[in-house]
Amino acid sequence: MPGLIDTHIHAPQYPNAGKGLDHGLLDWLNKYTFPTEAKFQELEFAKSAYRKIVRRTLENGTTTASYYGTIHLEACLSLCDIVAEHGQRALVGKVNMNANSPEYYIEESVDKSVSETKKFVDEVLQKKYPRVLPIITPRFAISCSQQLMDALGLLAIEKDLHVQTHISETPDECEIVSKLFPECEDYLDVYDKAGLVRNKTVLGHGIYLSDKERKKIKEKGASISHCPNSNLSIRSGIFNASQCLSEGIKVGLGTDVSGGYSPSMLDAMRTAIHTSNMWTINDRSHKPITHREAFMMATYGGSQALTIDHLVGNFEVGKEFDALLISLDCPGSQVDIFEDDTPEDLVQKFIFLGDNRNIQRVFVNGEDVLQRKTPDVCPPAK
Ligand SMILES: Nc1nc2[nH]cnc2c(=O)[nH]1
Ligand SMILES: [Zn+2]
Repeated sequence: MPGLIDTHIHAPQYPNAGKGLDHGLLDWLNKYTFPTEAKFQELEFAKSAYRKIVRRTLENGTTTASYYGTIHLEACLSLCDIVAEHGQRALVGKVNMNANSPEYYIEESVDKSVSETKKFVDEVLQKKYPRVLPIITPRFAISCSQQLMDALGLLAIEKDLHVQTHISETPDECEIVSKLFPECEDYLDVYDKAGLVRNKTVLGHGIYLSDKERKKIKEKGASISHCPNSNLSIRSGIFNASQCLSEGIKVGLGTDVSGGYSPSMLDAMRTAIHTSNMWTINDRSHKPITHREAFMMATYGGSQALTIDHLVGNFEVGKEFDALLISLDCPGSQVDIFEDDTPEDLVQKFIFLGDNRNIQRVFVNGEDVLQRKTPDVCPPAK
């Protein structure tokens, strides 16, 4: 099958995966996320954590990831090196935040934030990694001033870069944004005024977008990264994937580690299906997404969301071979096969019952990257 594409994952939040889910978004950021991300100033700590997450996502079949880093230039550059060393395909963003953030984890000025971002972009491009690109990453409107977002929008346009950020994830967040930016028509308008809403823009979550905002997202060719595990784990809300897909918006899936506790895109597919089922439980006329649509969002849909569908996403002739070799009867498999199972049944069983043990080989551009010799991920147990 085609490789899985995680359109939204925070590499530096991996140490927190599976813990600290007892608060909603804004308290969760302050209590757990910012303190953890701040530790990535220390380069050796950052490298060790980044090796773990890149290895873990690859083992789970993520051939492409769109990573958020932290505000630290050096650590973000090391994430690019580590991704390249492991042979994963990725977009990597140095996070920008200069407002409403704790004093221990904030950029000191617009100028510094922009100049470090330019340095990051230039260095990443100069390295000419075959499959790693920089992505402009203003954290979200609450943590960026309009002046900073304007400068980042200009940079994205000037260098034709990808952009990723969060939008309309929780009601509290939306209310704060409307107070911080009273001159803007809505949340999307905050980003749009800065030139950040492009066809290379990936908007995380988008649970509470209005009809008008979704229409503009479609017109601009931007995409939404649906992160169902995160939305349920930190109780942000229930995204309506069917609606966005039927409106023709590009929708990919994201793990959103560590708002989402699982780095597995299989988990993202399952949870997207269950989230969609919730809409149907509340309104029986709602048509839930199918396993085919979940599979699509995790593969080809993800490639469209990241505007790399000319390169990967399916097995069209001429694309690069990002693929997984799946075995359902491998040692340890949790999937049992019965005589009357059709090939499509097997795909469904893999989505719902499969795990990394069934993912036997992971190819990026034709290379079995799990076979690469990379530095040890785990120190020997004491
Ligand atoms: N889920 C999630 N939402 C955010 N909004 C701003 N920052 C974050 C983050 O790190 N995770
Ligand atoms: Zn996120």
